[in-house]
Amino acid sequence: MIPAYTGAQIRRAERPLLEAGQGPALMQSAAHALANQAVLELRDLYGRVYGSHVLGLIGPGNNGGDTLYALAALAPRGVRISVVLTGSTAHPEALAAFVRAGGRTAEASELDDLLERVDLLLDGVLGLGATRPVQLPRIPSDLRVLACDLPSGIDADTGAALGAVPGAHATVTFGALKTGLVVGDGHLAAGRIRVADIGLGRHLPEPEAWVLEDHDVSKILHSSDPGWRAGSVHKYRRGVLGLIAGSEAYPGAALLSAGAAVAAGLGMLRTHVPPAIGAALLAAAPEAVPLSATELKQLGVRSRRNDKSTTGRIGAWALGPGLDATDGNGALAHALASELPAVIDAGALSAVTPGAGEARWILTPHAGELSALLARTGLHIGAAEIAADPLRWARWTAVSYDAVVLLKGPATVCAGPDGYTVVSRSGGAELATAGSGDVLTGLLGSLLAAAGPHPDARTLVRLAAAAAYIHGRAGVLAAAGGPFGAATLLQTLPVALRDLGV
Ligand SMILES: NC(=O)C1=CN([C@@H]2O[C@H](COP(=O)(O)OP(=O)(O)OC[C@H]3O[C@@H](n4cnc5c(N)ncnc54)[C@H](O)[C@@H]3O)[C@@H](O)[C@H]2O)[C@@H](O)CC1
Ligand SMILES: Nc1ncnc2c1ncn2[C@@H]1O[C@H](COP(=O)(O)OP(=O)(O)O)[C@@H](O)[C@H]1O
Repeated sequence: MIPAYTGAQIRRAERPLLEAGQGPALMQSAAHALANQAVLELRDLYGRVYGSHVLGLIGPGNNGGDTLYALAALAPRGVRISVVLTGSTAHPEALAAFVRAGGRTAEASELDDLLERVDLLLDGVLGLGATRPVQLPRIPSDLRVLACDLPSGIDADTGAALGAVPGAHATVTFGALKTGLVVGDGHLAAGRIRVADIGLGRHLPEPEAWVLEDHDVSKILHSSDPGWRAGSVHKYRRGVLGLIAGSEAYPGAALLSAGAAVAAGLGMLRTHVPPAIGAALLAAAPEAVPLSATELKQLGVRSRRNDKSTTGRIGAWALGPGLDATDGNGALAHALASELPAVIDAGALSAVTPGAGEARWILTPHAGELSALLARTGLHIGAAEIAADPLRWARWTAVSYDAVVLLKGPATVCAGPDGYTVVSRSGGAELATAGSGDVLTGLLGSLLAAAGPHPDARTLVRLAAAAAYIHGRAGVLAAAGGPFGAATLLQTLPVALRDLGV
């Protein structure tokens, strides 16, 4: 997992180096990394660097300074270099170096024309210093953009866009990954992210969040499960998931969750759905073993007596997809009383009370559902506000409910009640299709059932992020075949798991 830090953490880590007079050296390292990436972008575009024309949009601070030095470093390679200053000033030494290297400072009135003609744009308007809405020019959609440290106008901590931020194809970020690049608008605007080491290493504190990479997924699953891949495995050891889902209004949600749980490879699936959809569920997932209302009631009663030996072999719950309050809550109450780990989604989110999670629940809201969860703690925060600072509100809710929270969105934020946070960035907007969340719930339930008894909250956070990552990968695979609906994810999930080495 890659550590990510807030802007303030990065600034604190830089302080001792700046105090030791290393500011210019830091800037040179940053500029060098940016110039190297510009070379790679030009080679990727045209197969050559010589003879190309690179434009820098330059703001008033060090971000503009980095970019000016990077442009100066490109000139000896036969690159024509131009800049437009967005304000009345620019970093003086860097501007002088740029001019010495043969660079040209164009007037603002020339900008539109230059944007049509140049081969590459370096966005050096604002980096860590972006604090208020920024006015930036409209960038032609076919112009390749390389952002210096952060796309200008992205808040380094929250990822919120301060104004209309031009998206970058790639971002070279200095010292360490910033949280604002991996969530919210920043996640969407950053493009490919390269972290350039400028020597902050030992000065960096405990990271604010961790970001999953491909190879983390199988590590997480192998370290969290008690060995179902070992020779002695049998179906109960491999994991039994209880699924309470579906209603006459939303029958498909139960089918998608059940299908995903089976596709992810669990030992046994027990399902409790309304009678009207029982036959359809068994047709979609013949592996499912129905869980009757009587059995459910017994589970609840026994666990209240603390009789842990008789939990019907169910190791975890997936609760809520397609559930409505009328037919679900009786069954839900029994499941929630059973003291087993549970994925709690959609209709079941309205059955949880603040403080009651005992760090064994994973709540899986989107921003609208998170807003409703927060409202039950007395805080009225709208979905747009949540999307503007997803790390903060996912964590807040995790603390308030004493539960792990998986906050859905373009990037998925998984936070535990102790603040431990893991972000999954796989997949894209192709997942924004009705029912894809139901697939995620079945998949995560399946991983949770395989995780063995009493996983701790940090294990739950990692499992939740791994499920989001696999889900995203399944979306990418499904999209390769053209537009798709959520049911296609049931076919691509096993392929995603295999590709990720699970
Ligand atoms: N601090 C350091 O030692 C290092 C900084 N580096 C670079 O320096 C950047 C941070 O530099 P700065 O602190 O100078 O900040 P920026 O260059 O990001 O911003 C410059 C100034 O612009 C002003 N500003 C904020 N919002 C604005 C808006 N909407 N319109 C116009 N002006 C606005 C602010 O007052 C800010 O101080 C990093 O992102 C990175 O690129 C790197 O060179 C590595 C070392
Ligand atoms: N723009 C997006 N980019 C990437 N993933 C997205 C995007 N929009 C939604 N998703 C993902 O798609 C899923 C949608 O879940 P949800 O909102 O619960 O849908 P539903 O209730 O219809 O099943 C979540 O995993 C979410 O993270």
